[in-house]
Amino acid sequence: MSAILCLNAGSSSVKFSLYRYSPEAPLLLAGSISGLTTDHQYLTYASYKSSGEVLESIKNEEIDCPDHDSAFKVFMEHLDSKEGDKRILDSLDDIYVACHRIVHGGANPRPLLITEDVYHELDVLSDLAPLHNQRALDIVHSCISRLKKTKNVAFFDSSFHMTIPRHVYTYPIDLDVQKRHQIRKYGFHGLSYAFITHETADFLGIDDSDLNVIALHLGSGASACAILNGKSINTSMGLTPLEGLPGATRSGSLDPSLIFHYHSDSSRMSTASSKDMHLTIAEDILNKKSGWQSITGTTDFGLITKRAVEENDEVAKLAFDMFADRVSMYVGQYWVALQGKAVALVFAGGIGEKGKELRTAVIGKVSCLGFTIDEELNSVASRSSDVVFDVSKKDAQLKTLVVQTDEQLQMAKEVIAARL
Ligand SMILES: Nc1ncnc2c1ncn2[C@@H]1O[C@H](COP(=O)(O)OP(=O)(O)O)[C@@H](O)[C@H]1O
Ligand SMILES: CC(=O)OP(=O)(O)O
Ligand SMILES: [Mg+2]
Repeated sequence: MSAILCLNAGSSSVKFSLYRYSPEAPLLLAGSISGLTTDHQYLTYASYKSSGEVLESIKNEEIDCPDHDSAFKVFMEHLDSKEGDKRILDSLDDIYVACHRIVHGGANPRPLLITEDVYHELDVLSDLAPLHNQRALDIVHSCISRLKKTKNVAFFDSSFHMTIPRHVYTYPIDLDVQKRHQIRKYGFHGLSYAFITHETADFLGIDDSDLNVIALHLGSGASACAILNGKSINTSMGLTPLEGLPGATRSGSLDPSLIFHYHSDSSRMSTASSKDMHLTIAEDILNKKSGWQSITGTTDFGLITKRAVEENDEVAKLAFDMFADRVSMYVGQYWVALQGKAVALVFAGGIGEKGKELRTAVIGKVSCLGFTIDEELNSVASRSSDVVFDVSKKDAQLKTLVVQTDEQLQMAKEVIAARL
């Protein structure tokens, strides 16, 4: 059997999916290790028979896993240790291609086979995605040494946004400096937005190229995207995944002068720098010591929501209200970017898919645009296995949708479509 392995190193988790290499890409195994920014990590794992029946499953089993590369190794051990009926692949050599979600791919518009030169090129970009590229490249490295026969392909989060017009991706600073240092808005979560675009168009019964929507990918890192005719025309993340919405440990956008008032020596190198990744104190504070962690003491937005809603915790409520406010501002901005032509608002990512209270709060703030939410549908959306779930009120002209996004499946589909 020939298989496609898809690896997704997010800022707080590693997700892995294994598919049979065939036109429908049947899922053989899906797993994740989450909580990599906290003291507790959890393994979720399910493997399937060719018939689609569950072979084995584990839900939220606590494991000790210090970093992203260890998560990959846990997963490989798991895959390789199975005996008899529980074995999914005859040999790890059956993995024909390993797809790696690499968050920052510079201006590359499409996936690249990872050669030594490409690896080096991506390594150079590590400073521009301090919570992502280096960790994903560590996994690439382990893959190369563990899976000798497998080819490795890099899929970039930034590629989807290469259609953003120049006046939007250019920052209002010296043009020569921007050109020299390749400073521009790149944008991220592109594999997720590509998946959302296709699935939403399919759900609405239109071509991808006719789709106008505002999409929200809200996870440990959160962003918004304005999609016109199936293409990104604006997104909230920028040169790095720090710009835009706040995240688990990220500040999101703020007054750039703030950092010089926060710390007297913010341009000095942080002790968190390594030989492969240079990080200033400013970047360390804004990427790793801000966001929900700095305000509430936890990175878990599910817990923040529970404290805010059920326990009336003042600080949790503040964080929750801040997020609903920042998210709704992007909906307004992108409503204008799309000239009022959006047909749907899409919620995706861990918080977008599971956070029913946040969806209610955001829709409450943007209802003046015509978006609605049916509370009964909203309360069951997270439990649905549908890829696209409509939570808008009956007969609403504008749709409010929850999409179970899948960056791994997006990579597998692209492998099959391109016959890589
Ligand atoms: N019931 C819930 N309500 C709100 N947020 C939730 C809920 N369950 C999980 N989450 C949040 O989803 C986030 C993880 O999103 P995900 O997209 O999977 O992460 P990553 O950015 O690492 O890919 C975490 O902040 C987690 O707390
Ligand atoms: C780009 C980004 O922030 O990704 P994630 O949400 O997976 O950390
Ligand atoms: Mg993610």
